[in-house]
Amino acid sequence: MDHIELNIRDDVLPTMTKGSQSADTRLTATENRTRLTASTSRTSGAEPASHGCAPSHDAPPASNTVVELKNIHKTYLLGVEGVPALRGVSLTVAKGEWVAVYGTSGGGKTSLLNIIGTIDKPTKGELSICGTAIDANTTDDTLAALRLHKLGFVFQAFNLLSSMTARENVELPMTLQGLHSAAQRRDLATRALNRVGLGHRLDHFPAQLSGGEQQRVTIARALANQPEILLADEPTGDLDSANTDRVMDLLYRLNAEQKMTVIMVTHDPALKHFCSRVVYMRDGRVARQETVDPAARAPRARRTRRQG
Ligand SMILES: Nc1ncnc2c1ncn2[C@@H]1O[C@H](COP(=O)(O)OP(=O)(O)OP(=O)(O)O)[C@@H](O)[C@H]1O
Repeated sequence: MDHIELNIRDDVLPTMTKGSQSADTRLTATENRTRLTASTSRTSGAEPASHGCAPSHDAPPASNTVVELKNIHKTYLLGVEGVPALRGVSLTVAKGEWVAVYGTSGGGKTSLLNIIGTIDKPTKGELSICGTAIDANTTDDTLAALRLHKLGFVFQAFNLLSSMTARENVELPMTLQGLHSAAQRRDLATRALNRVGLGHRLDHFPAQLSGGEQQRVTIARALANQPEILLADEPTGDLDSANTDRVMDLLYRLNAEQKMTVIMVTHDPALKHFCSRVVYMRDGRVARQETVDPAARAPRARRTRRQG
């Protein structure tokens, strides 16, 4: 392992919150670091098996399934008290799907996303991401390899460091993990920012960017390592409708043209037509699911939304 020590103090890492930013959802600096580096963690461990994701050499014919959850339970411990967040969730996601997860507050949406992202472990149940079965014996190296090669993360709070330019922010997780040479990191970050339409904003600081542009920087950061699955928790939660459209258009193109699998938690009912499937959660369970009519999907959905 050739980690680069940056001596970035935890207290200068952005405090990541979700949704209402209430105290009980505020993440610790350590959790922030895990999330910030989640998609780029360096590992010496074996790469996860290909399974519905990009084929590796000699791989057997890949199944189309990239996420498989069977009877997943998650109970948080608050002191001696158990707080059940997931109570038996089974869900299968195929490569190239865009799944929107809706549901009641406290229904378990973020808990589900964190388990799919291997940020958190289930209390009970079976989980497989890109063909890698995850259980209590799964090593940190294997989880890190999954996050490095297969998963990208976008959260509601932009989590950009204000003292760094857009390009430096995109480079940061790779830098923290000692990935690539400095020149390669710069090149990957530049490409990712070009991909999200921010090639002309490379040297801007977050305060010099609009909210939508800042969110696109976080998407570029998630894309820098070309993940198979993009996990997004309220990616448009802090955006006005014009910027929401831009971010959704970008995700739509990534999904439709590059077949990137997207799993997105949202409260905005207008976004469901960008997606291919909608999952509704209630009380820690999947209450129902529906497939979105392909003919009704964006960009038509976007026009309808604007007119309405
Ligand atoms: N770290 C934690 N410790 C204890 N309880 C937690 C923790 N995280 C979540 N919970 C509880 O688990 C349940 C599910 O929370 P989760 O954040 O997954 O719901 P959600 O559907 O994302 O909610 P929202 O829409 O309000 O963001 C809630 O009752 C919540 O209070």
